[in-house]
Order: sequence, then structure tokens, then C-alpha cells
Amino acid sequence: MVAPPDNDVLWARGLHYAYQGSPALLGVSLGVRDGEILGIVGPRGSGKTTLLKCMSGQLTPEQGEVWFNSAPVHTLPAGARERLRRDRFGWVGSSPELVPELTARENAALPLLLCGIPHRSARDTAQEWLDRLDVGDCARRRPAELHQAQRQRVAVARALVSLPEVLFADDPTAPLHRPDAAQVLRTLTTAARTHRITVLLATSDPEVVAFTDRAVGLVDGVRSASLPKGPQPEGASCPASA
Ligand SMILES: Nc1ncnc2c1ncn2[C@@H]1O[C@H](COP(=O)(O)OP(=O)(O)OP(=O)(O)O)[C@@H](O)[C@H]1O
Repeated sequence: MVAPPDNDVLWARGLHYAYQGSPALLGVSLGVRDGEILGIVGPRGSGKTTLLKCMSGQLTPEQGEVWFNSAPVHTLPAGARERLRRDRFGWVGSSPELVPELTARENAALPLLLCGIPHRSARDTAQEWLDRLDVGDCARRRPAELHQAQRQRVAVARALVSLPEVLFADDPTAPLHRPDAAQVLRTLTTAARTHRITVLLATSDPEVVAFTDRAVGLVDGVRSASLPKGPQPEGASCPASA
């Protein structure tokens, strides 16, 4: 094994992964710099989710290596990978997987409570993130009482509340209308830049590239050329309160 370059917080080399023999990744290599917001752009089924899961330690690649802060992830035992994901990484997917019995604020506070933060402090911090994402007034409601877009904002708050070192965002705005999506992306990327959170942002929407520092393409499990950053969508540069 050869250690990755020092300035890459996350680094993958030659990742291969297949589902029951059907290939999803065919030798993907990728370096992510500290504090960078990196877009991974590709059509449906191109392997974005599989790549994020391999890089976050949720899946073990069949071939290839993943390194985080110059330490190998792909060789870690399951328990250590679980701790890494809980303590250092955040994840938000394209559908909000909230705990139905908990309120929006309790859902958003979960990562803090799991790290042993006292209840009151966790609740207050969760409320701040719900406010930033414009769902502060939904704090006491349970997921079934919220619209899909509100649930997704709660899921984004939950992903950011513990200020992870790396946030894996897998098409986080897929269930949102365009203006909603732009606002959530502004809050997410502003928070990441303010708190120096490294972000891997997978999307099938080329317009999302405007919110990233750099973007790479993925097609049929293979990296394509890096994508140019287009103009920001209207209002994308407005600062969010994060
Ligand atoms: N659990 C699974 N079992 C079998 N095949 C899968 C599974 N998950 C993904 N695949 C297949 O692997 C390939 C890559 O899927 P993946 O979800 O990583 O792509 P994606 O770019 O994230 O797509 P989407 O935008 O639709 O989420 C696709 O052909 C998909 O059908």
C-alpha cells in the first residue's frame, strides 16, 4: 500500500465494486482536499452512491484502497469503520430517513446525543440548525406530520449538527423543488465553508456544480473528465446564516 498525498483528506485508488456480479465501480480513483466541496456528477445508475458508500466505509471495495487522513479505511474492521462513520463523518441521502417516533428536533440532535453531548445542549444546537434550514417551527413535530421537503431539511440539519470532518451528501436535494434545493444547498455549502467541512456532493443535476469548488464526472462506474464550474444559479451566492 502506498500512502496518499498529504494534502488529500480522503483518497481512493482503483475502486472496484459489483452487486451480485453486476459492476457498479470499475477502477475509480479520487482525491479530496481538506475543506473542499467536491461534486460527483453523473446520470442515474452511474455509481455515485456506491462510490460514496465505499469512501465512507459503508461498503468495502472488492479491489482498491480508501484512505482518510493518511490512514487506510478499506482494511479497518467493521467496528472501527462504524466508529469512524459515527464520530468523523456525516451522511445525508436523497430521502430523509428520520426516526418516526422522534420529533424533528430530537432527530436533528441524535448525532450529538450519540456522542454523549448533554441533552439540553444537544437540543439547543439542533434547534439552531433547524432554524438555519428554515424548519425551526417544525421542531416539535414528528416526521409523519411534515412535508417531504421539511423532512429533508431536518435530515440536512442532522447531518451538519455535529460538524463532521467529512459530509457525504448523496443527491440531498433530489426531493426538493428548485428554489428549495438552492436554499438548502446554500445553507449546506456555507456551513461547510464556515466550519471547514469537506463535502462529497453527488448529484445528477449539472447545475449543482455551481455550488462546488470542483466537480468530477462519473459514467457507468468510470470517472469521466472534470467538469467546468458553470455560473451560479440565481441567488446561489447569497450567504446563509451558518
Ligand atoms: N443494492 C443493489 N443491488 C443491486 N444492484 C445495485 C444496488 N445498488 C445499486 N445497484 C446498481 O449499481 C449501479 C450503480 O448504482 P448507484 O446507486 O451507485 O448509482 P447512482 O449514480 O448513485 O444512481 P442514482 O442516481 O439512481 O442513485 C446501478 O446499475 C444500480 O442499478
